[in-house]
Amino acid sequence: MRRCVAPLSPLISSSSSSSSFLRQAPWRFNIWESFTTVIGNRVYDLPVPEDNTPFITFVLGGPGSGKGTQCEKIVETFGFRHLSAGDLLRREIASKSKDGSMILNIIKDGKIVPSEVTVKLIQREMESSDNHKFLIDGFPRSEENRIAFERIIGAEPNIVVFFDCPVEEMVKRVLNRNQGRVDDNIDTIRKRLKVFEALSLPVINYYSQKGKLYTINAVGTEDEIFEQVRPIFATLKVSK
Ligand SMILES: Nc1ncnc2c1ncn2[C@@H]1O[C@H](COP(=O)(O)OP(=O)(O)OP(=O)(O)O)[C@@H](O)[C@H]1O
Ligand SMILES: O=c1ccn([C@@H]2O[C@H](COP(=O)(O)O)[C@@H](O)[C@H]2O)c(=O)[nH]1
Ligand SMILES: [Mg+2]
Repeated sequence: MRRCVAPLSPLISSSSSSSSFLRQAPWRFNIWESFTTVIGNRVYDLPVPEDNTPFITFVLGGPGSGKGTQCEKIVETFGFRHLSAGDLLRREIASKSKDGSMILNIIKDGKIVPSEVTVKLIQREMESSDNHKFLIDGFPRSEENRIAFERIIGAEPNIVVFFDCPVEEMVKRVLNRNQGRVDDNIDTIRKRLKVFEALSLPVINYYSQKGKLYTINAVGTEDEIFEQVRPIFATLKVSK
């Protein structure tokens, strides 16, 4: 069935905010319809759930590869809910929660926060969201993260988008970011790059082998890169 609807938000909000969708088996997440949606004067095909089953996109890439920047564009254009794992962890630090100082030390050191901590933060956001189309940015960062997500959330990503960026470009972007992040310094960047290569690349390879990976060449202007990203979301149709 195809429908023409605008604006975007009513498509994805729902009257029921049951959290039970997170406990459904992954193979039940393929119940989607394609709707045609008008945004401004453009028409896009969007994946729209028949019910409240989630559509999960993992957004991966090295430090400074542009994940957060492109997620903002996907949100604007396709109405996803953006969950940046790093932002959720930084919020824990800012709120001085019981895990705050442990998280701060790990982030300063460029290492990975224990999976249970990060997955619980993601779970809380997913369960309280009326929007069930998720961009999970910067997670999973290791095979252990990935397995913990599958165990605790009971779901796998529908797709995985990987921003493939040369190291020199990532370093340049992070050093110019100027957002006061404790990990945006050359020593921590070096550590993050090592962790990315050793622990995150295996996750990317895993999803490549499962046929879920979309690789984006992350060099170019933000708009040029988004023109590679757009068709992934514009043409997504998951059959019943
Ligand atoms: N295509 C681009 N060209 C130049 N600079 C960019 C581009 N995309 C993003 N940037 C800039 O690079 C910096 C890093 O981008 P962003 O924060 O989106 O990366 P990230 O992958 O989320 O990084 P991290 O993993 O460290 O959170 C930001 O200052 C952003 O404005
Ligand atoms: O799943 C995650 C996500 C992030 N971290 C830690 O936070 C920093 C910053 O993350 P960004 O995605 O770059 O904002 C990262 O280097 C890790 O130390 C994490 O442990 N687990
Ligand atoms: Mg980011």
